[in-house]
Amino acid sequence: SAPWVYIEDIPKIQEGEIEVRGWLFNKRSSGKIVFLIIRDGTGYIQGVATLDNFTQDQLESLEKIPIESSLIVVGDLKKEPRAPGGYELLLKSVNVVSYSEEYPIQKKDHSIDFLLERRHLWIRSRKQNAILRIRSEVVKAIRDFLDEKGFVLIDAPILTPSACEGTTTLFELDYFDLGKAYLSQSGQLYMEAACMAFGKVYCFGPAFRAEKSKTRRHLTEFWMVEPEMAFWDWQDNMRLQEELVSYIVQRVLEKRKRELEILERDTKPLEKVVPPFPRITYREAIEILKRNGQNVEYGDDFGGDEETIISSQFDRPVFIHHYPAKIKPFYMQPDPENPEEVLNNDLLAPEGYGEIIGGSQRIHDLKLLEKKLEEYNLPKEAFEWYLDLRRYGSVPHSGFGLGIERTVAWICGLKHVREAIPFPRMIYRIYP
Ligand SMILES: NC(=O)C[C@H]([NH3+])C(=O)NS(=O)(=O)OC[C@H]1O[C@@H](n2cnc3c(N)ncnc32)[C@H](O)[C@@H]1O
Ligand SMILES: [Mg+2]
Repeated sequence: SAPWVYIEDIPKIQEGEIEVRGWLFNKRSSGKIVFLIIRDGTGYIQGVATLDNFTQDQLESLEKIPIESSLIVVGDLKKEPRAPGGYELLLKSVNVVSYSEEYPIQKKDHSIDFLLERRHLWIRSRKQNAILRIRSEVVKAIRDFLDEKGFVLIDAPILTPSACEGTTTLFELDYFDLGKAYLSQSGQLYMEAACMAFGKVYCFGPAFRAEKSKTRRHLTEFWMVEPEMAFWDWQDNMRLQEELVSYIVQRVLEKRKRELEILERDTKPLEKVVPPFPRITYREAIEILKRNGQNVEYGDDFGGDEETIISSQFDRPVFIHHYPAKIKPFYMQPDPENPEEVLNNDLLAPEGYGEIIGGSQRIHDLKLLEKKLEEYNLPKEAFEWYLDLRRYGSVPHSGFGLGIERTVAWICGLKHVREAIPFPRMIYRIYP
C-alpha cells in the first residue's frame, strides 16, 4: 500500500504514490475537476480529482464533503508550481474518516470573541498554526541556548506560600489545614536557591497574575523562562539577555521563514536584533519621554505608551536599567553608589512591543533583605527559607524572566498576546 507521508515531508519524496491523512481545509471545482485542499497540521496539499480516476457521480459527492471533514487520500504526487507548496496530488481514492458538521469558522471577519470562544477550533487556521509553530521554535531555541551554556533545568513549584512580584496580583487558594497558598507569579525565588546548588539554572513554565487590566500585553496565565546565575552581576545578566534574545530571533528567521510569510511579517526589523543592545538609565528614559512631550516625573512607572515612545528611539531591543527602588520589587539589589536606585533592567522590544524581560541583581546581604521584607510589609515567616540563602554562603547573584507570549507576539508582529498562547487566560476568559 502507499506510504503515509506527512505533508511537510513531501519535498523529500518529490513524486510517486503516497497516502495523506488530514482534514479538508478548502475545496473548489469546475465540474469535471474537483480541487481538495487538505491540511494535516504540518502543511497543505492540493488534491485533484478528475474523471480519470472518478465517475461524475463520485466527483459530485467529493464536492459535497463538508469543510474540516477528516480524510485519508491516496494519489500520485507531482510537482506543480501553481499549487500551494509546489506539489499536487492526483487523487486515486478519497476515504472520509468522519464527516464534519457545518464548520463554524468559515468567514474572514469573525469577531475576536467569536474566535476565542472557539479557540479549540481556531488553532486549526493557517495563521494560528503559523504563530504556534513559531512559539514552539522559540521555546526550543531557549532550551537549546541555555542547555548549550550548561544551565540546569530546575522546575519551580506552582503552589507557593508567598508573593514574589507584589501582593496585588496573587491568585489565592485554600490549602488544606495550611491556610492560604498562591499560584506562582514567578519561579525566581526558587531559582535563587537552585543557583546556589547548581551555579547556573533556569525554570520554564506558567506564571499567574491576577491582572485586572485588560491590555494587549497582559494574560492572567503566561509562560516565562527564568535563568538565575550565582556570582553574576547585573551587567553579566544583561549580556546573557541580549545573547538569548538575539539567538531566539535569528533562529526563527532561519527555521520559520514559511510561517513568517504566512503572517506577512516584515522581517527587516528582526534582522537588526543582534548584540549589543543599547543601554539607557531610567533617568535617561524619563528625559526621552519629556523630550517627546510626555508629562512624566522621576519616580513614575512606564506603561505601554511610554515604552513605545522609548523603544521607538532604537532599531533593536533597548535595556533600561537603574529604576527607582520604590517602583520595583523588594528583592532587587540597590546600587551601592545610589541606593535609591536598583541594579535591575527591563528589556523593551521595538515596534511598540514594550517590556519582554524583567531582571535584576538580587540582594545578597541578610540584614538588608530582612529590612526590605519589613519595608514591603511581607510576612517574614513565609520567607524564612529565602533568608536562609543569605545565612548559608550568600553570594551576589542575578537573573531574569523572559515572557514567552510577549516575545512571540513581537516576533510574529501580533496585535495582542492572546494569539501567542494556545489557550489564553484573561480577566474575562478561562474557556475553552
Ligand atoms: N526571574 C525574574 O527575575 C523574573 C521576575 N521575578 C519577574 O517576574 N519579572 S516581571 O514581573 O517583570 O515579569 C517578567 C516578564 O514576564 C512577562 N509578563 C509579566 N507579567 C505578564 C502578564 N500578566 N502577561 C504576559 N506576560 C507577562 C513580561 O515579559 C515580563 O517582562
Ligand atoms: Mg516587569
